[in-house]
Amino acid sequence: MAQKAIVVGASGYTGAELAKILTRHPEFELTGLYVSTNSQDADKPISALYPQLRTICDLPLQPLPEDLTEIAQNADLAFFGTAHEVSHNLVPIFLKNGCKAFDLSGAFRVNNVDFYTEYYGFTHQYPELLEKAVYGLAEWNHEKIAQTDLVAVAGCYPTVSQLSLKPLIENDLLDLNQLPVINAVSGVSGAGRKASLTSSFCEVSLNAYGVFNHRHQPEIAVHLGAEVIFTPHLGNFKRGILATITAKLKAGVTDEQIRAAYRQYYAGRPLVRVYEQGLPSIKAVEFTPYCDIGFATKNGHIIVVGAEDNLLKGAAAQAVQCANIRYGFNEVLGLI
Ligand SMILES: NC(=O)C1=CN([C@@H]2O[C@H](COP(=O)(O)OP(=O)(O)OC[C@H]3O[C@@H](n4cnc5c(N)ncnc54)[C@H](OP(=O)(O)O)[C@@H]3O)[C@@H](O)[C@H]2O)C=CC1
Ligand SMILES: CC(=O)N[C@@H](CCC(=O)OP(=O)(O)O)C(=O)O
Repeated sequence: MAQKAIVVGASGYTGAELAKILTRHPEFELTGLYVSTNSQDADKPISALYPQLRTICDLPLQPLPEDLTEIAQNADLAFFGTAHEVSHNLVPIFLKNGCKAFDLSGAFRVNNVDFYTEYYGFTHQYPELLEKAVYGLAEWNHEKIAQTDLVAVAGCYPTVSQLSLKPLIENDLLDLNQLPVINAVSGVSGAGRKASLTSSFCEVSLNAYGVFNHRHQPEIAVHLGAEVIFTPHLGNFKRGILATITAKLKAGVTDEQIRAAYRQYYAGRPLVRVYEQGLPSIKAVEFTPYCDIGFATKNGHIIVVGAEDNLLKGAAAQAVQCANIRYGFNEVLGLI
């Protein structure tokens, strides 16, 4: 029998991607799409907002009622494409009612309440859930994801950054006395659907932001187990992230050792594609669930280039990948 899945925050960019994936998923049955109680989109079919979904998914965007018990008890699993603080408030209620939670926000990614005060601007009320939550970087936390009821899906920049760097760090190939430098450019959908001046058409060009204080720097450092310098950029395109990462290699490390490290970790992981030659671009990954990785070396340094679709491998597709792992399905089910 199919598992009943719902999406909370379904009118947003990641929510709509989840709706699309889950509609076609052979083992999850999409039984409900939800928005906030007073949403201006309440009761509209999702296809009224996303015309590509016409006839594919015309389910209504239902406003969440005050009492969530019935919704939570009737679903086997819930995906949260909601803002961090909204997820922080909703996820515990669903878990309490026996519903597995796959949260796309940052609300449960780092097991440190002070991190939330400093970087997210709210006081975290659930240290016991931070303890239990499993970080949803699917290729790296397979075994733990398979056993948890709360997956904190990795952030968009952290996914591509860590997938690119982790094999090198795990195999001790980098000289970490020189911090790896991650420069990443994101499409505007990374900022979500709600209009804002910074994401409006005439304002967007190409600029760095969050310099030395973006919340993804500590998220990356904690889960990578190594400090990094991380600078995000906003680019004038809709979707995708390209991360260009510069690091120092340990003395004597060869290209073959680097290739072997990537092979060792990703050979059986179909959603990470490591290039034998050349470097990835956003064009190679947009509208796909893949993270593509390529590298070049010179004079003891490596430049790794990672690319992903922020809404898919950076969010919705990775969330479904984690749910597939949780239920013991093939991790790419419904994704490729
Ligand atoms: N965009 C991206 O590339 C990525 C986003 N994420 C994370 O995923 C989450 C969603 O992002 P994104 O899809 O971009 O966000 P959007 O702003 O596009 O969508 C947010 C959704 O949440 C709904 N919502 C707002 N308040 C509530 C509430 N109180 N209860 C229920 N639903 C509510 C909104 O609808 P309404 O206001 O009408 O109720 C909307 O459907 C965020 O935490 C984000 O950080 C993670 C990785 C990548
Ligand atoms: C372009 C842009 O604004 N991107 C967002 C990151 C995307 C996101 O939603 O962050 P999580 O992956 O942590 O959920 C930002 O920098 O805040």
